[in-house]
Order: sequence, then structure tokens, then C-alpha cells
Amino acid sequence: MSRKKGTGPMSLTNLSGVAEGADGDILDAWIETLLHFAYEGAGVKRGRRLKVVINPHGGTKKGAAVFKKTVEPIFRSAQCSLDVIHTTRGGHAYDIARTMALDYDAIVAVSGDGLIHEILNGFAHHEQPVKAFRIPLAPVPTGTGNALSLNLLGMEDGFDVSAAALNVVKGLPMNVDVFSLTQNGKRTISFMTQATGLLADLDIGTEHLRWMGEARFMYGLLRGVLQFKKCPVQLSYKAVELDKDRMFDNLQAQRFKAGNKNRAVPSSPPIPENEGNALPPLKYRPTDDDGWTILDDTFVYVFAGKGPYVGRDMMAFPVSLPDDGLIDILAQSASSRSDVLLSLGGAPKGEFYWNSSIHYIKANAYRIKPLAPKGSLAVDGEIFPFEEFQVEAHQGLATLLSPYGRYAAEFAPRPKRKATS
Ligand SMILES: Nc1ncnc2c1ncn2[C@@H]1O[C@H](COP(=O)(O)OP(=O)(O)OP(=O)(O)O)[C@@H](O)[C@H]1O
Repeated sequence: MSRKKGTGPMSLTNLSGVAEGADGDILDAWIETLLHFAYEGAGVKRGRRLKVVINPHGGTKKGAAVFKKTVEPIFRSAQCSLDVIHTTRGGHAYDIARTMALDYDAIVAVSGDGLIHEILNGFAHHEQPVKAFRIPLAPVPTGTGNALSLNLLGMEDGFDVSAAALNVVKGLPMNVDVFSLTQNGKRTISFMTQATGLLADLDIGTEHLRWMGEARFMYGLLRGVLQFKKCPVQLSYKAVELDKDRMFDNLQAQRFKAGNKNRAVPSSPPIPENEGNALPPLKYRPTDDDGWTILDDTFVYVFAGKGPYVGRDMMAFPVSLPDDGLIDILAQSASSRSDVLLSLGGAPKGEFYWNSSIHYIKANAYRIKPLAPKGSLAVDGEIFPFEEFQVEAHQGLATLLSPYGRYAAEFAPRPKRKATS
């Protein structure tokens, strides 16, 4: 078992040595002390009980083999007890999560983001939804889209299945907001993104190019910019923050706080909005307009979500925070092709955030009304009908395992303006 030396708080190392002439009891006591520091000393229970859900068909279809070769040996060495299920069809992970016993220390998804979406929706329909959402969820990235893993582990480790396995063994629970999306009276849990316009076409219009892997998204982006189709929607929201510099300062403050937290004393998770056994009720109705703002502009895309990375090529929501109870909304003005191209140039590091043709809003809720019969909508990467919908955030409802207690992405400050002579 080996893994490149990590820069994070966790790395996998095989240590061996000879204890010459040591008494067996003393050795046992030494081992026990070491394990105590490694686990209880870091606030982690030893030998976690894990529900493992593997999608053998995700990404390049290597999930089952990767689990067996790399992930399972790490879990076994850490004396975790495993209850492993391979999904046999779309929707299987939803059913597993909806009916599962709630006495696991974590649920592990050996998959991409699609299975995470299914599991969280399964929890929402569990007979004890709030308790189900308390079970920490941890991804092992074997899908095409592995944004959640990138957000938890960072760019360097986000696609490293050993790092993800270590997070399962030793990560600490981190509360995270999820969203309710309502459309035609139907409520869906979204944990990652809702996309309309160019960014939805990326997911929907490039399905036949799956063989390209991640390059498919860059191809779709360039194609979309060339076509320069407008996104026929009206965007309205219940805004909390509109100032990009203040959002950046708040991100820095929250990261500083998370960095100074003593991992040995995990903070007690915030009380969810709803202590009872039902999902939190919706706060906003589709007819509410008190305190709502309509953004008067024409867009190329409107993109909203949680978590900085939406893929390796795009840090869409650089100032997103796991449990601020807010949704980050990004809307690209249809000002000019060059503006769109310029802003996408800085997408991997989130630099487009500072571009003035990008609206960036933190809100409690938002609403999209189509202004034309045809268009695209993708929710957590899945195709949805292009019809009116509304989204609101539920603060800290779900739980993830995290090595850092915050998102791992690094986002740079506003670039200094070049002096003009
Ligand atoms: N055994 C199966 N056969 C076919 N599809 C499945 C199976 N198990 C799960 N699925 C479906 O596979 C989809 C993709 O899952 P996953 O999260 O692993 O990867 P992804 O990155 O989201 O997508 P993909 O890798 O397929 O592009 C899910 O929507 C799920 O419904």
C-alpha cells in the first residue's frame, strides 16, 4: 500500500521496524498508545462501520476493480467493517439510501457525482430524513464528474482514490448545505449545481462525446461560445450579499477559522433548521416576491450551486462556503463573445469571478422563469425539463467527511490592476 506523499493532514505510509528484545505486553501497550493518538486523539472513532455503494458503470467502469485493489485494503487495514453493495441499475443507490439502517458511521460512494445525488435524494425520502442526512457521506472518485471529491480533497488529491479512502477512515464530519429545487410541485434535493444556458448545454449537448472524458466539457464550452446562444430566462433571487470583495474577505475569515480549529475536538454540528423527523419545510413559495430582486440583464448562462469546483476545468463558485446557508449564483452577461472567452480563460482557478461581466450573488433562494419554450436545464449534471423552478438552501442539513473542515480549493485575491501609462 503506498501513496505519494500528501501535502494535506493525511498521508498513507507503510512503517516497519524491529522491536528487539521488547516484552510482548510493552509492545502491545505501545501499539495501543500509538493507535489512541492516531484515532481518538484526533477525534476519530477506530474501525468505522461503513456502508459502501459502488457503481460498476460510472466513469471508465473501473469502480469495482479500484475498490478491490486500492480502497478495500486501506479500509481493512484500518479495521473498518464493511457492508458493500454494487449498484445494478440507475436509481439503485436512491433505493439503498431510502431504506438503509441508520447505524453506520459513514456511507461511501465509489462513483461520480451522479450517485451522490441519488443517495441524498434517497435520504430525503427516508422515513427518518433528518437522521439519515446525519450519516456522513464520502466520495471515492471513480465517475466522470467528481466535483465533490475535488471540493473535499483539493486539486492535487481530488482524483486520488487512496486519499479519498483515507478521508473515509480519518476525515471528520462537516455539515454542508443542500438545496431543495421545486418544479411543478415536485421537490428534488440538489447538492451541487443547477445550470441553464451554455453551461447546461455542456452536460446535455455533449452526451454523445462521453468518450472524450473530461475534455468533452472544454469542447462544449468552446462550441457554446462560438454559437453565442442567449439563455432565455428571467433570474430573480432573495439576495444576502452582492459585493464580491466582501464575499472574498468572508471566505478568508472562514478559512482562517477552520484552519485554527483543533481537529482533536470536533465542533458539535449545528442544529439543523428542523429538529423533527421530517425534511425542513420550504420557506419560499413560487408566488413570493417580497424582498426578491429581478436581475435585469440578458445572459449566456445562469449557474448556481455549492462547492468551489464543478470539475477540474472550472472553479465556478470560488467563494462558496459549506454551511453558510446560502446558494452562490453566477450569471454571465451576454455582453460580448470576447468577454465570455476572457472569463472562461480563468475558469480553472476561479479568476473569472472578478470579471465585471459576471454577476455573482449569494442568496437564500432564487427562481428561474423560462422566457422561451426551448432551453436546457441540468441539475447536478442530470437533465431536467426546461420549466420554471425555484431553489432554496437548507443550512447544514447534510454531512460529509472532510480532512480539512472546509473546502480544499485555494482562491487568489483580486488581481491588481496594471498601471496605465
Ligand atoms: N449498474 C448500473 N448500470 C447503469 N447505470 C448505473 C448503474 N449504477 C448506477 N448507475 C447510474 O450511473 C449514473 C452515473 O453515476 P456516477 O455517479 O458513478 O458517475 P457520474 O460521473 O455522475 O456519471 P458518468 O461517469 O456515468 O458520466 C448514475 O446516474 C446512476 O443512476
